[in-house]
Amino acid sequence: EEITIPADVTPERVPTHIVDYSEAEQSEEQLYQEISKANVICIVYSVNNKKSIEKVSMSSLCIHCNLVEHSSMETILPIMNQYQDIETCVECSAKNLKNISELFYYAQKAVLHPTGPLYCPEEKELKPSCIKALTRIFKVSDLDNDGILNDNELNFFQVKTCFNTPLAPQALEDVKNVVRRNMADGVKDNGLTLKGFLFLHTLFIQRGRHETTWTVLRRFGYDDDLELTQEYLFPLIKIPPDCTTELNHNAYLFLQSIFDKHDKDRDCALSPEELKDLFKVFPYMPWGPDVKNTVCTNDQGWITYQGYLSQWTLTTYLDVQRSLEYLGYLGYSIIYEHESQAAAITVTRNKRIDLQKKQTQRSVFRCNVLGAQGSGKSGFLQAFLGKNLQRIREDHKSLYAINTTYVYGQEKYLLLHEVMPDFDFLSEADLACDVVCLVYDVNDPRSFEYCAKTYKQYFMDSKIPCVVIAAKSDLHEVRQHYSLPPLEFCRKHKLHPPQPFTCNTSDPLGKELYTRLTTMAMHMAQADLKNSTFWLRASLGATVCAVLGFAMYRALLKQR
Ligand SMILES: Nc1nc2c(ncn2[C@@H]2O[C@H](COP(=O)(O)OP(=O)(O)OP(=O)(O)O)[C@@H](O)[C@H]2O)c(=O)[nH]1
Ligand SMILES: [Ca+2]
Ligand SMILES: [Ca+2]
Ligand SMILES: [Mg+2]
Ligand SMILES: [Mg+2]
Repeated sequence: EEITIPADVTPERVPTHIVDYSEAEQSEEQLYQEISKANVICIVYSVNNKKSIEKVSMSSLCIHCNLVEHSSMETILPIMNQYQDIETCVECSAKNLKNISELFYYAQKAVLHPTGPLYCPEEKELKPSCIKALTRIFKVSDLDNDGILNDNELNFFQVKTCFNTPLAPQALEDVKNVVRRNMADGVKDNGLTLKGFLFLHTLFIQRGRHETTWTVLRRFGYDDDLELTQEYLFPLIKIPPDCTTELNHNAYLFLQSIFDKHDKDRDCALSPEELKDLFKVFPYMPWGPDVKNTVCTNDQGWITYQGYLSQWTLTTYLDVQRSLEYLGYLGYSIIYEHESQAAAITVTRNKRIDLQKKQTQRSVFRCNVLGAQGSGKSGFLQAFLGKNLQRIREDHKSLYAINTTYVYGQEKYLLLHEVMPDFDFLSEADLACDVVCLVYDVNDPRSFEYCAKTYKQYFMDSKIPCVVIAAKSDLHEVRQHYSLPPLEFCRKHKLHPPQPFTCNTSDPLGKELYTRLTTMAMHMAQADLKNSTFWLRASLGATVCAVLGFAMYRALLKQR
């Protein structure tokens, strides 16, 4: 007969089905079946019947058993030691109701808050995976990254992450005093060190308050095996076709705070040590050496604040799942009290609607860069990051470059993607973008043909705006082996004249060309471009905004 304890009378609010087994009436087969369905097993013996105690140790079930009810400690302790899975022993009596509700409380706890994954009773210490998880939690909660949880951070942790109410000032002191009494370096500058934090959790567990530690771990996304759950790392997010993914304002604020807390020397760049520290809450290093050729760096090759945000923007655009995962490691949803990291993402509206309405709310635009081998594509990408011609190690090369530009006074991201020059195998993904650059080498007579052919095969009939780039303009211009010279070709197809470009210079590289590309990407429709006054309007618009912006800035200054 099955008995159910309803949820509202159990401390953990979980309904509990109790299935009784009788050896006299039921087969072993039935027993095994029930065991396979059970979360926890209570093995009952009688304290005044030695034979029934022996049966406990003989029973092959002991392997599966989580809970034993007992009395004669001396007899049962060796059994407990032998079988790790035995969670606890409770002496009880049905006759005088001693410990009966406690028995079921412990049984529930053994399932909901198991000791096994957290703590090693033999060593009397936390298990390595538990230390790892709590260390990540400590780092996420240490908002200023000074290695100490001060009162603010402790309360922040307490309120936002787990228990909803702040600790009373006295309680905070009590917690710290307990740690102080037990270890020398658990409290520093009146705050909890990582060592103190770990000690506190060891104490919770030793005092049978595993649920405290479990509450924290679960809130930070851990499952029973102390792995971050798939639901936590990869919350569902729907991305309809022809839509792109961007980080919203809150997400940028969050990432900014993460940057600030790790830029210890405040030079607005992440040194290798600072970067390593930032990614300590990750199970692996997410950024490879190619990143420093994908975004802006300082002279030392360290990723700047701008570059850091650009890389996040790129990941979110190209692989939003990965961005969600990374934000999960950083604890975004916990710190901002969002249901999940999905709250950090803006899914833009379908590009076709943008085209119809002739306006867009997007802030990231993609420009694919195509051209024959060696025509100067990589140089064109690197120049966008302000990097003059240089040799890059093969394994540090990147096919992407992303940076900001200002269009009509608004900051936009332009993502350049170098497409491998494999004419016959341009995939849908190679072609999907907001603006196209066709690069040829003015010094290589065979390079323009690739541009002309690519244009005619893939872009002539598409609405995507195209720009021809005459790269390596520092070199001697030679006649192209193609039926039409580049300028004629552009005229015929109503494209703008080839844009001369070089990165082989020691002068600082300008951003005008990239700003124009972004402007074209925003306007999207090729039709606009065919209007000869387009460039004029675009560049005038930018100037007017810049002038207005400056005037407003001055007005603001005067007000102060
Ligand atoms: N003089 C001069 N040389 C350049 C310029 N840009 C690139 N180069 C050189 O031209 C060669 C090819 O340049 P890349 O930028 O790697 O060309 P790419 O189109 O990316 O080449 P692949 O990726 O191999 O198809 C390299 O040796 C560069 O050093 C430039 O503006 N001026
Ligand atoms: Ca701190
Ligand atoms: Ca720094
Ligand atoms: Mg019975
Ligand atoms: Mg290249």
